[in-house]
Amino acid sequence: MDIAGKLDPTRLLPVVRKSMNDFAAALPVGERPAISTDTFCAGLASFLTMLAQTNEVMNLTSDADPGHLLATHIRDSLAPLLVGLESPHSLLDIGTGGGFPAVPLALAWPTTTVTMSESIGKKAHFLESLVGGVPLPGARVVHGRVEDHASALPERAFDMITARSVAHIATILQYALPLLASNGRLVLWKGEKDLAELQDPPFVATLHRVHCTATVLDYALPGVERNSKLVILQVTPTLSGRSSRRNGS
Ligand SMILES: C[S@@+](CC[C@H](N)C(=O)[O-])C[C@H]1O[C@@H](n2cnc3c(N)ncnc32)[C@H](O)[C@@H]1O
Repeated sequence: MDIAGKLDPTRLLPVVRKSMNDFAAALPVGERPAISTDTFCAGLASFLTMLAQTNEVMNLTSDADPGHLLATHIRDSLAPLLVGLESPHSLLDIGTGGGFPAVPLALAWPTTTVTMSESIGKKAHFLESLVGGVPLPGARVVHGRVEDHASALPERAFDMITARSVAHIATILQYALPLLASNGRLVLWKGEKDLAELQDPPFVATLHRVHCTATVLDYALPGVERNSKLVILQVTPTLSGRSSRRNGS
């Protein structure tokens, strides 16, 4: 079906508002205003329109239908609000792909500086088009593998790093450690079966070495039967044994 041909952000706006109003009921009361503003809903409508249009020529997502994306990827990207995580000053999203979770979070947290890291050139180019088009004034894109970007991604600069469906938890922790600010949090979207990664011996050894705690928070999206998890890794600042090495060096 040619979804993109039928879309424009103005026509989509009532659909976005309805979905987000329904979702707001599942959020802690204090988080509801973040997704109730005109700017948030208009931004999401622009994002969904641009995603559907670009998906006609490039495979960004398997199903670009806005109703489907609102009920699944958009709401799932907002899981940090569901569990009551505070907005960070500076967020790095590793492997943003078609825009998740960075774009919904950038819209919900307009005072946060958001960096989207993406290794595939055409996806990074699409993300750059979102910065001007949605628009996302506090966002920027760094094209390339996150572990290769010593200069573009300053060390210890991010008080939150996110990654959704990117790599094994041990791999992401290794990428994130040099970039996390003191007391910063690494937030990972994981399914029930992925939790075995937390028992992986090399990962457990790294946790001990860098004095990092792991917390698993359950969340449920409205209308979705299975529970999902956010795994939150936090380094104890004064005890940190973090190395500044990148890319296996
Ligand atoms: C399965 S997609 C998930 C995309 C998005 N996070 C989501 O939840 O829909 C994984 C993305 O991570 C990117 N990626 C994988 N390893 C990466 C790395 N080391 N640095 C930057 N991007 C990476 C891939 O190019 C791909 O776009």
